[in-house]
Amino acid sequence: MRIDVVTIFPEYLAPLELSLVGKARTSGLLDLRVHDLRTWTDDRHRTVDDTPFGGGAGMVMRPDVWGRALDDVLTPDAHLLVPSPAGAPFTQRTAETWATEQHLVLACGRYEGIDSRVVEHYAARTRVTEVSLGDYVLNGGEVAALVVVEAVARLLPGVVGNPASLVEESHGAAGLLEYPVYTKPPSWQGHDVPEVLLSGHHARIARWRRDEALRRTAARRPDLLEALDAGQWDRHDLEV
Ligand SMILES: COC(=O)c1ccnc(N)c1
Repeated sequence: MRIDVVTIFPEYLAPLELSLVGKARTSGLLDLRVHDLRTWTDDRHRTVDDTPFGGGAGMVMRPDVWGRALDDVLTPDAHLLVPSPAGAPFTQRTAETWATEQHLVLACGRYEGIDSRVVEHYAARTRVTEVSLGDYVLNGGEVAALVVVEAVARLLPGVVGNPASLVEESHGAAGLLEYPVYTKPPSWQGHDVPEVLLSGHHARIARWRRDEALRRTAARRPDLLEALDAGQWDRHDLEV
């Protein structure tokens, strides 16, 4: 998979040289290219923004600079992603879908955003999605790009050592939050690991883990349970 990120702060994406994503780049599983938007400026001050039509505070990113950048970076099978608080919610399902794509391009806006004609122009030529991490505002799209790249890249075959570890995560296939996890020592600061986990009885352990996932989801994210098919679990499972 190829992912391009266009930003005025390329150094913001440096963490993607580390850990699993860094290894995926080194191994060739992920072709990640980070571009400085100012490469496509046309003046000696390397200007990327201007005052907003209609007035108002702040500055807007210029369409001409973004147009030259995206014309260079986009390919016919690219999916253009624009992080924005006004975007569609980014979820695990989104990450799973995007992990099957050939080419993602992330356009990181700053200031008050990118001139709206950029999305309008490219939506007529390719797939464009404005994507939101949640209901809050950031100073730019770079942090969202880090999140999207990590959430997608880790799903690529071969990136995570043990693919089984992807199955029982929060928001995984079962649509539940993940169960609590423990390791040695069996007792720490007066807190003991649940006995069932030391029993070696795999069926009981699996049942306990499912029940804990259900309980946690009911307590913290009842909205996720609403989305589940009622046939996947019985309400008596949740009796505390
Ligand atoms: C500038 O981008 C944002 O403020 C942003 C991007 C993605 N998700 C958000 N919730 C905010």
